Amino acid sequence: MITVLGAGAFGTALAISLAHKGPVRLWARNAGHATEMQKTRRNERRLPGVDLPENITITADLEPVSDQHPTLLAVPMQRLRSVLTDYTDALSGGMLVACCKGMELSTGMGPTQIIGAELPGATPAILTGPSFAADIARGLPTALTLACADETAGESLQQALNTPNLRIYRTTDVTGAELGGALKNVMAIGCGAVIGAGLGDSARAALMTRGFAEMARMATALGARPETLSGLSGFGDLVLTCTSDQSRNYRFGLSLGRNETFDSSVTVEGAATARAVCNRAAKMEIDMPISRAITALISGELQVDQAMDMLLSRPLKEERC
Ligand SMILES: NC(=O)C1=CN([C@@H]2O[C@H](COP(=O)(O)OP(=O)(O)OC[C@H]3O[C@@H](n4cnc5c(N)ncnc54)[C@H](OP(=O)(O)O)[C@@H]3O)[C@@H](O)[C@H]2O)C=CC1
Ligand SMILES: O=C(CO)COP(=O)(O)O
Repeated sequence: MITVLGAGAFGTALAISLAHKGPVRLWARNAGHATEMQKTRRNERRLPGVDLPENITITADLEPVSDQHPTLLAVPMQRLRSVLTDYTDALSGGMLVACCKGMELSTGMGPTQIIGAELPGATPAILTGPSFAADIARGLPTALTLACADETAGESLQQALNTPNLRIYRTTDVTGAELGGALKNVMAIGCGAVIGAGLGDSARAALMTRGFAEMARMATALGARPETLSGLSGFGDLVLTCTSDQSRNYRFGLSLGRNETFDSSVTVEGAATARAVCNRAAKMEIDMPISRAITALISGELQVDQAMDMLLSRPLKEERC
């Protein structure tokens, strides 16, 4: 049976879609939350208004996962390592598919690197790409990328995770898929700030395009294939997240641009990842001015107009990545 760890918006949506093919186990860390979902057959806390199919078993106890079926890790990026260390016995040896987007702040590592470091016996993979949980849960058509360095395991995960409304593409370029998903959230915060501050759609298009160049610059420096960045996990997710009010990263950016407060309990992966990206870029001597400006905006070191001045006053250059 497929197990989904994390009864947040994304984990619940994936469980609902996968339940069209067979039984799914959905694990919530909080026993009260699990009981509530068992009784109501809904997850009103994280994904309101959607019924949970009968073949989803909800639990707060994690039994050892199967090494034949995928286990999806749908928890926030900065919590992934602690989930792996807390449940090492249950997870070791599993086919572990990270469903989080980001870079670990303390190490600069991506999800599959963390899985490899903490659970060397597991098969790590990542599921990423343009997809809002609410869309998946409503059965709307969505396409995602499954990245796994082990080609055979990747093929089997692709088959297992493809559903009637979730079309899964496959790649072995884990670095490219991970970095696309991590970096697009940083750019989405910037785009939200641009729109929130009233700087207009043209400015947003410029930020998305030059932001994409920056994403590709970092990813290729770390060994990613350029075509992966142009695919669902990079370009596709950048477009979705930088242009939709459904995105929490974008909405967080809107609040920065408008000088409004933002609910700190909402998961905004791009905030910590922006800092991690800047740290890593500085160490590798990769020029990432847009990421630096967005990071300064998030920390309050710069206001939107100052960040824009900083970017617009840079020396003129040829257009390339
Ligand atoms: N929502 C979306 O549309 C999409 C999200 N993603 C990615 O999925 C990942 C999860 O996001 P999402 O589900 O939306 O976030 P949510 O905020 O909806 O849920 C986060 C989940 O993680 C659980 N959690 C938090 N900390 C821990 C911990 N220390 N140990 C175990 N579980 C923990 C939460 O438990 P509790 O409820 O008890 O706090 C909750 O179930 C993110 O990386 C995001 O980028 C990817 C694509 C789409
Ligand atoms: O990753 C996502 C869409 O692909 C979800 O975006 P947010 O985390 O910004 O809501």
